Amino acid sequence: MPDRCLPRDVLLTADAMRKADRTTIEDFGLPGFTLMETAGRGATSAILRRYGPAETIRAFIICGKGNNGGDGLVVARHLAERGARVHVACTAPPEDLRDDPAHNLELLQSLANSPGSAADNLTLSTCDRVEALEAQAAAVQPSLYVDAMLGTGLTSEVREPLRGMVEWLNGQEEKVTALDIPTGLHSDTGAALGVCVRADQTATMASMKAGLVVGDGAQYAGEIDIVDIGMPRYILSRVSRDAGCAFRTSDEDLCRWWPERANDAHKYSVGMTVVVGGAPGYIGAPVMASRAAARAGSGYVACACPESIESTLAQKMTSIPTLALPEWEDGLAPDIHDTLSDRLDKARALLVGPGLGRKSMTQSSICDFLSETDLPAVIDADGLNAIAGVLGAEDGNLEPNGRWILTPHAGEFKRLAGEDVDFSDRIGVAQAYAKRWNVVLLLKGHPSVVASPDGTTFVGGAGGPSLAVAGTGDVLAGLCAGFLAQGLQPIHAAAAGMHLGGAAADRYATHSDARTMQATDVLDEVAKAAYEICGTSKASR
Ligand SMILES: NC(=O)C1=CN([C@@H]2O[C@H](COP(=O)(O)OP(=O)(O)OC[C@H]3O[C@@H](n4cnc5c(N)ncnc54)[C@H](O)[C@@H]3O)[C@@H](O)[C@H]2O)[C@H](O)CC1
Ligand SMILES: [K+]
Repeated sequence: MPDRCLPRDVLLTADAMRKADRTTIEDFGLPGFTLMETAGRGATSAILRRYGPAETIRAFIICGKGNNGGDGLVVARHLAERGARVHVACTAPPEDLRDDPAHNLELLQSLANSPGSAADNLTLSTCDRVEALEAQAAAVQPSLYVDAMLGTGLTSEVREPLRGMVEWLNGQEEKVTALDIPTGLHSDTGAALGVCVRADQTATMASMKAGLVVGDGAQYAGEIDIVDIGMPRYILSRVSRDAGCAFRTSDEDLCRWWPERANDAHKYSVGMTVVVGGAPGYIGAPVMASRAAARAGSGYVACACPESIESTLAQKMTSIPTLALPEWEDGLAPDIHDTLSDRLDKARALLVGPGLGRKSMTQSSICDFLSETDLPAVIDADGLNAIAGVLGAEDGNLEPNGRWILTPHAGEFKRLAGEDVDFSDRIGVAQAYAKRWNVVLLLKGHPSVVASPDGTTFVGGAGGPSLAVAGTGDVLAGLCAGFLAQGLQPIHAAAAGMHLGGAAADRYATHSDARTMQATDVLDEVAKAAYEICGTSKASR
């Protein structure tokens, strides 16, 4: 994997951050005090970029007793030096502070007693009750609050007096900048732990945190600025593959993964996709999935469906041939593999599931089919329902071997898992089950998360709630299958499909109200979205 540790692309956990901190300090030799100084200076610059100039700012900085509070003390010093009016409210008495925070409090007190102009702008107080905070704020009349109460050291629901202070702060009208993460936010899962600061800006240290993107993080973080604190990229890169960490897909990823076509390419060399889907009354899903696979660049897409709907399906698709599958009373006949064998010999990927329905004969025939083929496959919708209970079973006959991409939404996932699943840590859940089942697992949601058995994990870097409409899952599955057919590794095929589908949805919202978007609109935007993302590569040919 290229050193992609651009801080914005990497989503780290608190443990990974602590490990990176420790390695930087103990192995690399950059003192923690220097990291805190750099963090505070960088956060000050981020604040001034959004709310400057300094002379217009009346900052009220609420500092906890840990290193997050230490960052706040450094910000106070630099804002005062730059001419801002600064009031610092320490939520713990000086004797409770240790090491770098204690050192920075001494520096701040020293500045406050210095002859320079900064001293005239700087006041400090200890404030362990909300009432005191309220009184001090009334006196200062701040234009900006800085939340330096808790960062990645938060381990449980926020305790008093900080709980009350967070609630009070959320009632203020002025802008709020959170340092590292909003106080109360779980830095890994994005869950609000009891209470959480609603920030207008988050200045996060060294790298994006997973909790700022997944869960409720996006609702609390506001605009995010990443503060480079001088931590070497190789150290961030090393921890970026730790459990719970992930990469956010980027346009650059999509362009890097998506192969150009050779001049002597033909439809089979580009990659053939066989879609198995549809059932009486379920025509749209296989149509959209097949079209999406073609839009993702599959050289040839064929759609196998029950014989009773084949002619109807054929009328809906021009460049995508249909293949009739024999039916029995209760669903698809069991010899799917034989029926499709000549096509499967030329295919490079399968997509099994769109609109299949849940007839018992169909489900058992699909399981038999999947156990008989070694082709890489995307399994979606009723394809997932067909393998639920068989996948991972001791006596099951399914061996994904990392070749399959499963694309469940939460309900399908629970049926697959056969147990109730706590989705509060969606990255952790995707990583655990991807490893357990030896599959690439794309857990749909906002954002979607895709994990591979080796732990490599991507979070969707594009798209949003507009995708919460029927049929977008068929489009996503088709895009993933189309990329799989072109030879992408399953994890990259899934991440590319997730990113391009999101980008297409984002493109729709540039000219139409996102609430009006239908799945077919996503499909219609794919080609232009792809060109706008990767079009430059075409110019280079
Ligand atoms: N490499 C980096 O990212 C750097 C980050 N820095 C900052 O350091 C904090 C993490 O500091 P830490 O001391 O580990 O934790 P906190 O300051 O977040 O909090 C510790 C403090 O909070 C108390 N506490 C814990 N849980 C609760 C709770 N539920 N309710 C109330 N109080 C709680 C605990 O007792 C501790 O005293 C990181 O976020 C960055 O801001 C470095 O400064 C620079 C490098
Ligand atoms: K904070």
